[in-house]
Amino acid sequence: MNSIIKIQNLSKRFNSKENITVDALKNINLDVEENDFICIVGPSGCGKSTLLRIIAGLEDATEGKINYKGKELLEPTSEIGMVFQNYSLLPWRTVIDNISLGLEFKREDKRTRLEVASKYLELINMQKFANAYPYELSGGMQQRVAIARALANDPQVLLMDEPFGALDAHTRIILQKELLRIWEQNKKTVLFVTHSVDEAVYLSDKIVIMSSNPGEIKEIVNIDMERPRDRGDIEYATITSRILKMLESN
Ligand SMILES: Nc1ncnc2c1ncn2[C@@H]1O[C@H](COP(=O)(O)OP(=O)(O)OP(=O)(O)O)[C@@H](O)[C@H]1O
Repeated sequence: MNSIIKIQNLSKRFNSKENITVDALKNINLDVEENDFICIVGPSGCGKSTLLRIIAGLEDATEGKINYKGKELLEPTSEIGMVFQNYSLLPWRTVIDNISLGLEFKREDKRTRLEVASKYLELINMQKFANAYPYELSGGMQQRVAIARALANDPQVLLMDEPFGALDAHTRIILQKELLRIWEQNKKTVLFVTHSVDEAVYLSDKIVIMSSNPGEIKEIVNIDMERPRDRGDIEYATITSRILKMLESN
């Protein structure tokens, strides 16, 4: 398997105005293989978001480097897309115009924008809402649109920072299934931050467990169960409880 992202000895130190330094990340090493679905779990403040933000190019590392397809990643690239927890849709744009935002940045013509955005609208089963505004949608629908918007740029890597954290349990389960369907159809590499161990076991090929102060990788666990995974399975329960124990001993 090819490593699409290689994180080497990455550290991030924040210096606050009060002269307090925080080692948000310390000596992170991680190989992400193409088409991997990786979940990152860990206590609040262990640097999960910081790690995604550095990979997305929204933040600089203090030390270390990230290689993307064998070359050092020095600036944001449209090949790496990000989905945030709070949907981050533009309220004055309709659903279809939100989805085609990145295509506008890429200066695609109007016909291509409409074609591509319509394809992703269909993928998230929201054709009927093409001309709706974000305020007319539920949280789950807004998050679907945010995912479609990221996918419309055709990134190879999708960084997802607690994308389902604000959703009710029922909607969350539906979107987990949809995300797996999209991931299987579109062959993306996904790095997904979550506080839910259940979500991580349901979704991922690998779970990266982090600890805090400083933010370090404590363990990487491979999840070899076949998909679709059954939450009622003994193996599922055993892995979930094993990961919870690892987190408790943080
Ligand atoms: N811009 C910043 N300036 C100073 N400190 C920061 C900044 N961003 C993050 N930090 C600190 O870095 C550490 C890691 O933060 P980060 O948001 O990455 O953690 P997290 O694991 O994503 O947390 P949560 O699970 O609560 O979202 C925290 O101690 C946080 O206070």
